[in-house]
Amino acid sequence: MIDYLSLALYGVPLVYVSTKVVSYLVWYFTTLNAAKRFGASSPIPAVAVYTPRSSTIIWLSSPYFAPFFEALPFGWGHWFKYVRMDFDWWYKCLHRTELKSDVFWTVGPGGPTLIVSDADVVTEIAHRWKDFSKQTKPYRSLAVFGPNVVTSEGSTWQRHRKITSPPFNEKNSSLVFADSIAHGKAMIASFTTDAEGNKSVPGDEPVVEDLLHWTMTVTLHVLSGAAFSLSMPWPTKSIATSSAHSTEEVTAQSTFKITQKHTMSFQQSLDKLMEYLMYIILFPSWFLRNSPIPILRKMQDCADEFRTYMSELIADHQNSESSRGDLLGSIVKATTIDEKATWTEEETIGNIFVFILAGHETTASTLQSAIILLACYPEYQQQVQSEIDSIWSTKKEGEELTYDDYPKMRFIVALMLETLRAYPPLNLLPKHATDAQTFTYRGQTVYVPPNTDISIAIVSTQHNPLYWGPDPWEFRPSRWLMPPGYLPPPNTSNEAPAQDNILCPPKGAFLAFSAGFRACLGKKFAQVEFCTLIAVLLKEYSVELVREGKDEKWEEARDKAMAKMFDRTSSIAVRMNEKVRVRFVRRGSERFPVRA
Ligand code: HEM
Repeated sequence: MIDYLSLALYGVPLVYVSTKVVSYLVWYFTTLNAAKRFGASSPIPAVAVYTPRSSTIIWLSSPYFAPFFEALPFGWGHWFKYVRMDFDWWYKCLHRTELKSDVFWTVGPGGPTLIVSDADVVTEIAHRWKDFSKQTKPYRSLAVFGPNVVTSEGSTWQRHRKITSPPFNEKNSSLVFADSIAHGKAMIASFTTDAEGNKSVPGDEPVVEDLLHWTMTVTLHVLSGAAFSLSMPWPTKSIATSSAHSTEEVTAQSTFKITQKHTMSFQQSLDKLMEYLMYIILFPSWFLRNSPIPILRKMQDCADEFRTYMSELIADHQNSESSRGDLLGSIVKATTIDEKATWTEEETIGNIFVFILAGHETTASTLQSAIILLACYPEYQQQVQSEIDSIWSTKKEGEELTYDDYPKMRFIVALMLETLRAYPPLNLLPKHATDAQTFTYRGQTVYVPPNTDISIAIVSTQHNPLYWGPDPWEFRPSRWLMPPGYLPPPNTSNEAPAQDNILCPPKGAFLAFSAGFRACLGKKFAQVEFCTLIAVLLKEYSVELVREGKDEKWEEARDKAMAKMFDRTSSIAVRMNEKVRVRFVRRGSERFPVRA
């Protein structure tokens, strides 16, 4: 007799699971075969891959799986190298030697993906933004506080961009400059004093254990000033040796006091928001708020606090007559004039949040990389300091740097551009073609089928010998310094408009700030901030590597530091996996070998 209960209990789920497995396998093999057939018919090379396209989980976990695939015999796992999210960084652009092409397909289940590191193709794709739109899926979670310019596409993006670009103006840049001076001074003071606040003996300054933590702190402070006119104070005691600072101490000095409505200061909410960001982005707010785990509830508290502070700041800016030129003030003003009826407070908060997010870790990791590179290349550090000395030599007693000094920072800008070229904080720009398209690659027309994912590979493009010469993996700031009277050739893009005679690379060859219509809004902001901070940090101090043990030679310390510079993984931005310890020592007491 048929046991209907067992049939229902086991049979129905079994049929359901079997149907799902079969339909997945059908989808897997039909799309894989179709993609392979397409790849074989295309004029550019194609590599077959066997993991589903657009799988975020595989993409994120690919660096951890890579050693397993690499260990497989007979090169069976070789294809996985092309799936690894940082493939061009990790395998030093292996497609260039293996496929002999700067544009190629990976063809696998789900369809083909186009990988691009040719400047002309990049330019074509970046400028045809309606045909090759930004993939917004990877960014969707960044709309956690509201829709914004990073997460939107099409006409919504145009509307956001119209409101959010004007605030990045010269008035805001001079504000960034002034805030960077103030925070740079506070930072170097705290790096060079002992725990009691006494000046350290030259050459015996404290070790900075967690450089990224402090570059993240300084960039967050500058952002708070330039975005909201909020001053975030530094702790007065030495901070170098720890990666935590007393929030009580800084809260007491903050310009934004805790009111009855709040359980934490603005600085605490912002600091914690950045610390817990991954979880706040990944998990829905209802889940975090109602979780039995206290730390998850605390994460949601930080997000709620941030939102409440932002509403208060918006109201404050709406009621204020004068403007200091901060980003929030400009957005509030623009939306009152232009978009009163349709623009929401949520959109203002969403955009301010995304400015903090986009401008925080990118700038901080660039600063971190540059400081380590200067410690590894003392000859470049000397050039930076000569430039700083020559800017100061024109000053009278008691005079301070002003925004007019920014265009004089030529070598420092070259240092930033070379750091961004060699170690870009983001390694790809995801695009998508919804409809069928074509593009031109070296005179050939290449067909792009509908629903194609495109990866503009920043590392490969910025290490392409066609544009960067025979030594693209070499860190060499001087490649950006052009002789007086330099005239940029046609079809180049100007990367540093404020400085004279800086290399203008071929259009589409330098992508650290992206290119085309969706290029970075905060490029000038980041350049002014970086240059000013470097000028302040290295005026009276030099940065040097900390050797492990008395017997370690400087060259050994340098080789280890450079190996760590290469060892990076992508999260929101590309991060170094290991820390490099440095020390800021008074000029003249350095222990690195090359001093002419
Ligand atoms: C060294 C520092 C920086 C780097 C390397 C950088 C890089 C980039 C890149 C590559 C993109 C394009 C992302 C994509 O399309 O997928 C981008 C977009 C953006 N960046 Fe930056 N960025 C930096 C600093 C900043 C700062 C300081 C701000 C603001 C304060 C900022 C605001 C933005 C915004 C709003 C966008 C979106 C533009 C749009 O989609 O229309 N960035 N940035």
